[in-house]
Amino acid sequence: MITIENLSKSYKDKQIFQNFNTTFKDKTLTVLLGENGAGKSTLLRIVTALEKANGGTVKYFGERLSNREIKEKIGYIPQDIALFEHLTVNENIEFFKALSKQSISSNLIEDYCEKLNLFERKAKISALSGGTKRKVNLLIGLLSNPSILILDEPTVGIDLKSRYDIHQLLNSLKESRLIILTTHHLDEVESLADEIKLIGKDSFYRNILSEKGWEFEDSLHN
Ligand SMILES: Nc1ncnc2c1ncn2[C@@H]1O[C@H](COP(=O)(O)OP(=O)(O)OP(=O)(O)O)[C@@H](O)[C@H]1O
Repeated sequence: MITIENLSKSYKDKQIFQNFNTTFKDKTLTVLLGENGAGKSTLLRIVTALEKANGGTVKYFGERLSNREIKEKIGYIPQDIALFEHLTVNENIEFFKALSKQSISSNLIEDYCEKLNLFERKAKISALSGGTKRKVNLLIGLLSNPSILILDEPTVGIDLKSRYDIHQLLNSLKESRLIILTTHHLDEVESLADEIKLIGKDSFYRNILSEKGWEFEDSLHN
């Protein structure tokens, strides 16, 4: 479980969070929804210790952790693809595997690749489609076997088939870990979300979720 208490965050005079409280459950995939600029990525970056809050606490499974411990526990898959374009998929895997303290077995890598339908392992990243790059980006985030997985718009700009492959893997991963994901796709919410949290003040998503009859936690009421 991740517990966020009294979180405050502002950029110059722009207040993004003020005394914000929420929890993210283990073995659960939580989707963060909200309009552009609502603060979803900021929240994810605070949870992953890439960004400092102005106030409040974040606890991981009941404990406050150092930045190093947080980085060991969390697999963070950012919006931007962070791969070496001139290296092959396998070379990227080997590079990032060497960086992680306790990396997953080769068998598990094969298993993830199969679930993702990721077979172009000898191709350079620069030669891959956007969807395949996103699959590799996800795989890299899984190499350290993180108990928490955080994904910022993992399927932005890719075709339905690649999105489906990524959904398949995420749905199997959520049985054993805590996953938080941001998206603007309602079909993604439908096929993945165990819980929905709405961030920001805009009423658009609030109305849509109410129309669909989906339960959600509203940040305005926290
Ligand atoms: N480093 C920064 N310096 C100043 N302002 C920032 C910084 N990072 C984010 N912001 C601002 O904070 C607000 C929240 O940004 P954030 O990226 O968290 O929103 P978001 O909900 O993830 O949006 P999107 O759906 O577009 O990704 C935005 O107005 C953004 O411009």
